[in-house]
Order: sequence, then structure tokens, then C-alpha cells
Amino acid sequence: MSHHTIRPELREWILSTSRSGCSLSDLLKMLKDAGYGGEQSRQIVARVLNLPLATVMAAAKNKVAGLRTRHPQAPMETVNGHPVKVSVSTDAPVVRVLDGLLTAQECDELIAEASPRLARSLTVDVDGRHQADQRRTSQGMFFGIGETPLVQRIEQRIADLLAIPVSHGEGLQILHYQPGQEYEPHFDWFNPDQPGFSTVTARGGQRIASVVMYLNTPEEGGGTAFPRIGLTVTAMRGSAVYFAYDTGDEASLHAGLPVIKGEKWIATKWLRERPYQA
Ligand SMILES: O=C(O)CCC(=O)C(=O)O
Ligand SMILES: [Fe+2]
Repeated sequence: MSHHTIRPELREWILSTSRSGCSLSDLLKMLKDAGYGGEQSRQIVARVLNLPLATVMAAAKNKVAGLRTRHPQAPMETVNGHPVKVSVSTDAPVVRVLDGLLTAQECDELIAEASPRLARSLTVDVDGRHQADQRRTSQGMFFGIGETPLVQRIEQRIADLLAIPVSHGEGLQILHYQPGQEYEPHFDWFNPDQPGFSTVTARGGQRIASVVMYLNTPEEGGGTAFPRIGLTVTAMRGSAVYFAYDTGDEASLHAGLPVIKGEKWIATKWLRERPYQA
């Protein structure tokens, strides 16, 4: 299949359907229902969305598709009276920079509530165990769902903005980075080929999207980089970066760049395809 055989209307339809929040697996199913062959559909989708064929193949195999998030639309969204600006959008991977997701006061209060409870951050290893990790040198803590009125308000705002119930969220994680500390390039989705996959996905299933909220503005460094598309989001107090992904989506690779000067505080909300909370 060569480039010119993809009709412009089909290309446009794939782009707009994907942009409106349709998952890769649903997109492939729609093409199949419209009469395209499986192999042909995967090739077309990979080409139009500029994704590796392996990513599209993984989505095609992803049979138990749970809920998906709705991607915020530019120029802005108003959630329960709170304005959120959508200042940057990319389609592959789906990224939205959200300005003003949190107020300055909410940022300060979250830091104050989290500070007394910080400990060395853990990552999930290949066997599904949590462990300290060289790749992630920040300090952090988790809030329980709705643990404080502030946490509850932020969780509800994210749920409304992304049209996904609060129950699909993991507890809000706060991270604190000091100069030199970083989070090396990684994926937030869990790798089905790793032995711990069934353990980490037993509750809530796969991760489908992340919201990283900046609680302060580091003096230098500390942005969130998406190296596959050459994008770095500046860490700015009150702003956030939202990104959504399918299992195996290599374009969603991202990193918390080293803080060079000052410190960096973030709050991360990871979202699951099914309810994570009992
Ligand atoms: O620190 C950052 O900018 C990125 C954090 C991140 O990737 C995560 O919490 O999953
Ligand atoms: Fe991440």
C-alpha cells in the first residue's frame, strides 16, 4: 500500500476520529466494519497517525478495551466554572498542555499537605513489586482518593474535564525533585510482555492516560520531555500536561528532565481503563 492510495477524506476522518478521543482499537474496528481488511486498516492507521506499525498491531490485539478519556479541546474548557486553557495539542501521541488547571493557591496547599509525608519514590518492577529505582530519584507520596477536600476537588475537576469517573484514577501522587533529580524516559502503560503485568493490572486494568500537574515553576530545567516528537513542556505552576496512550504506544515515551536550579513539585494522576477504586 503506497501513500497515494489513502484518500484525503479517509485520512481526514481518521485524524478527526482519533483527535476526538477514539481508541486505536475502536478505530480499527470501525474501518473493518466499513469493509477494509485488517492488514490494510493497520497500515493505513499507522501511516495517517504516524505511528509505528507495532503500536497499531498491539492495539489490534487489545481486546478488552475499557473506558477511554475524552481529550480536552482547544482553545479552552470550563469545568464547573473553572477555566482551563488548552495551549498546545498534538495528535500522535495525544498531548494537551493545560494552563490554569490548578490555581496558585491549590498548588501551595497541595505541597503543604504532602510535605510531611514524603519518602523515596518507588517504581513497579517487572514482577509487579514496588521498589526504589535509580531511574527515578525524586521523593514522593500518594494521597488516598478524596483524602482531603482539596484532593477531592482536584480529582473531580480532572474527572469532569476528561469525562472519566473519579473511580478510574489511582491516588494522586506528589513528587518532589531537587537539582540533579529526574525521571528518565519511560512509558506509563504497563508492558503486557512483563511477568508482573497481570498483578499490576488486576485492579483497574491498563493505564490509559496521565495528567502531570506542575505545583511550582523550577528556576531552570525540570520540564516534561516527549523525545519521540521533540516536545518539551515547561513546568509552570498551575499548568499541567495531559497525555493519552494505547498499550504499546511508543510515541508516549516521556521523561521528567533534570532540575538544574531550584526545585520541582508535581502532582500526577494516572487513569485506568476500569474502576481502580473498590
Ligand atoms: O516529572 C515529570 O515531568 C514527569 C512525571 C512522570 O512521568 C510520571 O509521574 O509518570
Ligand atoms: Fe510518566
